Amino acid sequence: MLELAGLSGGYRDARVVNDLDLRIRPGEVVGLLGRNGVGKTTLLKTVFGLCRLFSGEVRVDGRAVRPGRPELLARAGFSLMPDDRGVFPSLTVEQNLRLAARRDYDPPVDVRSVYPLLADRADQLAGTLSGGQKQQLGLARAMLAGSRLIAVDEFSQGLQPSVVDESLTALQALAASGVAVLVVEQGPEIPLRFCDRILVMVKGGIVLDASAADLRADPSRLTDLLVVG
Ligand SMILES: Nc1ncnc2c1ncn2[C@@H]1O[C@H](COP(=O)(O)OP(=O)(O)OP(=O)(O)O)[C@@H](O)[C@H]1O
Repeated sequence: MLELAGLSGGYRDARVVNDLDLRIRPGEVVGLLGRNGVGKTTLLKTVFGLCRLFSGEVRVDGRAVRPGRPELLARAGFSLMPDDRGVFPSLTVEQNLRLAARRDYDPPVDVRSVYPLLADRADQLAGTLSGGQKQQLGLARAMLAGSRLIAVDEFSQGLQPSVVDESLTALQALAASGVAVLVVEQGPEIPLRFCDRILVMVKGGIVLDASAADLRADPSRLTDLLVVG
């Protein structure tokens, strides 16, 4: 469904992502890991048309998406939750949720049960929420949007462990309904527990692409690539 072919991307004259190939299929839950600064955020932004594409292609259902047009991927049902969480700060929590919800979509999760805080703070302006609360609102918005793929940068940042677990269970329910999920994390714990497949980036390329089940049996293959050395 999403395919990256020879993708190189970055900023002005700085090529950060180098000749990267990747396929993500419907219903897959993929974890993208890597140390600080290896290019995880830049990869997401390049895919979503928010960084400079030097070469290569982003393909949806086999067709290349025209570069520099972020709205085309959004229209195709691909949601990026950036590290600022992409909420509308001057709207209330409830308005943010209503705006995100696709009318003809019946989500497999009830986001107001997953995130009770959002019901409690329905009338609060989203801009006044804490980072972790914005993260919950952003995730809820992505879950309501009827997306085919949800990509979340810095997934667990700012979330309490209990909220991480609730979010993961909800994202797994979405995946079971065919939504692809891509979560970016610094550490291996969450992807090992929750993902089907794990990718590790080093210096702008993917150096490991393996099933989480295999890596659970031999986590050193993963942890060695993440140790700061
Ligand atoms: N706006 C920018 N202009 C130029 N270079 C940038 C810009 N943003 C990031 N970079 C550089 O791109 C490289 C990759 O950064 P990126 O944020 O993609 O890494 P990351 O793996 O997501 O790390 P982190 O987890 O710390 O966000 C870094 O060397 C960074 O300095």
